Amino acid sequence: MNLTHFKSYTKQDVLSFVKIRRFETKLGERVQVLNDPSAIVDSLKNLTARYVVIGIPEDIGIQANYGTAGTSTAWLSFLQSFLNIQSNDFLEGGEVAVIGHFDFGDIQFVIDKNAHTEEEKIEAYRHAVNAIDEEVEGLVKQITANNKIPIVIGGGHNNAYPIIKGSAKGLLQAQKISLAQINCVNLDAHTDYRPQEGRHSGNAFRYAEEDNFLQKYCIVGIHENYLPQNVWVDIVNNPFIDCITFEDIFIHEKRSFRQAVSHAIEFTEDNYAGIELDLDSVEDVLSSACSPSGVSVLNARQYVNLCAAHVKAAYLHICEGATRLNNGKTNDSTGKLISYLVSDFIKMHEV
Ligand SMILES: N=CN[C@@H](CCC(=O)O)C(=O)O
Repeated sequence: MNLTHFKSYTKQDVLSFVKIRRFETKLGERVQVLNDPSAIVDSLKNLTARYVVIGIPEDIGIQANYGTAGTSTAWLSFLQSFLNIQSNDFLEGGEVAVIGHFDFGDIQFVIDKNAHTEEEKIEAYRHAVNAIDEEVEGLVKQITANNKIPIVIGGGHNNAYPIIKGSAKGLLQAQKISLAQINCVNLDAHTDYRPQEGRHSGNAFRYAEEDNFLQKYCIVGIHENYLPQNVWVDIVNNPFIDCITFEDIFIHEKRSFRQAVSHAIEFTEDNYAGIELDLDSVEDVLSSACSPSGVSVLNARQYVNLCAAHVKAAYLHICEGATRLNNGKTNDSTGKLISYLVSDFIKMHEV
């Protein structure tokens, strides 16, 4: 397995994020790490933790989709918040392993240095996403094959493809499914079902479906304004894909947000399902496609809670968030929001 770009954490690495206080215990003091960071596969087997958190701080997939870079900034901000959550009866921390992150900075550097025109850059980024896919898929496969649930913090939504593929293969290896295929629920302003024109953040679910790793897919909260007509026609004609638009929930009030999420859960209940949350669906959260109109932070937490309680979870993937975009926009709170969402998931899934 090629994990050239994966940086494993030691306990010391994790503790460097923790603000230690007398008489208190923080999550970072309780979470597990790999016992031998140089032997990732064997160490994964030795983990007793049920949830394995990994970071993919990259924005190559977003740039390959003509988007604004910056999603590589969410991971450290998330760690800072997550590892300083109080360890208590609500969430102790020992059930979680924080094992490390991918660093694809060398690939970004080579592209920035050698590709000059917009066209050359797009082609190089799309090519690079294949390399990211391979490494992410390999690690996710190992995690799920060892009966653990990956919690993946992106990064662009391009990573849904290798996470779906890796989970499907890992769950097959663990004999939990008889075919390497899973379902997905996704809270997102976009379908990310654009055509197969080279890999990027806008077509992960198309590639996953065409390669037969994605069986059923339901998107909650897509914005009519950002739904290409060709994608809409494909979705309407595909019985394995369903969606509920943001407008149908919040403008036309055809069903409540809770009913929409419940529908997505029921649509995908016949198999393990990946739980996807693109932060560009949440109003005013900093992301490559941030929007003044979207679901509330409370809705996002309710979505994660409902999915954690009722979905046969293959994984949780929270992506597209940023604390600093290349256009200069900043927001410090994105990591804290992701931290709430991850802790919500673990607490409700544990029950
Ligand atoms: N993952 C996001 N996908 C969106 C990107 C939109 C944007 O960056 O503006 C899409 O392809 O439509």
